[in-house]
Amino acid sequence: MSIEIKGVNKKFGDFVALDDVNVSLPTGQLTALLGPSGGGKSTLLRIIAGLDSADSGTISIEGTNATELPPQKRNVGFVFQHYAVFKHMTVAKNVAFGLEIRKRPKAEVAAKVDELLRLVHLSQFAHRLPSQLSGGQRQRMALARALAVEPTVLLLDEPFGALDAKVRKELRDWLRRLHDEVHVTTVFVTHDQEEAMEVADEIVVINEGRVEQVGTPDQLYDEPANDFVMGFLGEITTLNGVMLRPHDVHISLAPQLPGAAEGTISRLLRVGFEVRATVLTDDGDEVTVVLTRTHARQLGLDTGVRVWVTAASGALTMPALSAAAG
Ligand SMILES: Nc1ncnc2c1ncn2[C@@H]1O[C@H](COP(=O)(O)OP(=O)(O)OP(=O)(O)O)[C@@H](O)[C@H]1O
Repeated sequence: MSIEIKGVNKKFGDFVALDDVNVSLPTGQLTALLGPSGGGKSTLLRIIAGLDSADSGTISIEGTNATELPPQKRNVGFVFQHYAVFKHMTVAKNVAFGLEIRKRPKAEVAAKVDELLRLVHLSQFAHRLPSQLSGGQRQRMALARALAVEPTVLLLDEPFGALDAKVRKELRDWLRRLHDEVHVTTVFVTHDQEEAMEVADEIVVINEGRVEQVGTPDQLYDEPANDFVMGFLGEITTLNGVMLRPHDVHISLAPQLPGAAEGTISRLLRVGFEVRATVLTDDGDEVTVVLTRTHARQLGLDTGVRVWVTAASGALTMPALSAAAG
């Protein structure tokens, strides 16, 4: 295991930011810390980095107990949302910085900087200043700079958070490819479930200072440990006292399946190849149903049409005990 987090607790005054966190992250893996704002993700990342200390518990990195080590002795690289760059230095100089303060030979530094700039697709911008780069290019420079010193662990706190949706998506694909090339153990914080699902090998879901579940994107989506995870990792709707995913609702024009609830379509929305129908059942449930356009057309769905809805066979369901999150 590359990073072992054992029994970590952290309070700010009376406020419990982390509550007995235990997680093991394998070497070479890309892990997302995912959860709602204020859940404790950044606090955990800062504790792994050594920028903050836990009240109790231990952190070990590649078998070394790092709990008491200062950040510079942990061999971790960081990138934050608003990355501090040296504004007066070129892109190449920014990337070289960590190597130069370690007094590596000039030729070695030059070769390493070339290699890294190629990796992050910034070779042609080597001699520009950071202010002459786009936001996405600056974050790629930040990653190159963090990778320069060959960290054991790379820690990214919402690295693409400040960028617009399109650039975010490009960088996300790019981060995945970069990781497939360099395989450095990487932990990144995000509150965006789609980002975590697309990029991460494994996701740690953190809410109110606690780890709710650890698993691959598929495991979390298909076998959520509880209603919080189910609601946070995908859309849910409630029908006959159970939570389920809108694409798992079976809809028909006659009572085909036992226990189906009768209702009326109150709204129909076409989004690309999907149709989203809102069904108001006679019992007063408002149920969201997602189906393909073709299927909706075959059934002749429209507002005002009477329908029967129930969980499709094989649907993932969970008792709707508490208010759903997400
Ligand atoms: N230095 C601090 N002093 C007091 N409270 C803090 C401090 N740092 C964090 N907190 C509180 O701890 C909780 C967890 O914060 P943290 O930044 O870890 O959450 P997060 O999951 O990363 O959320 P976000 O996505 O909004 O950054 C928050 O309620 C925050 O207000």
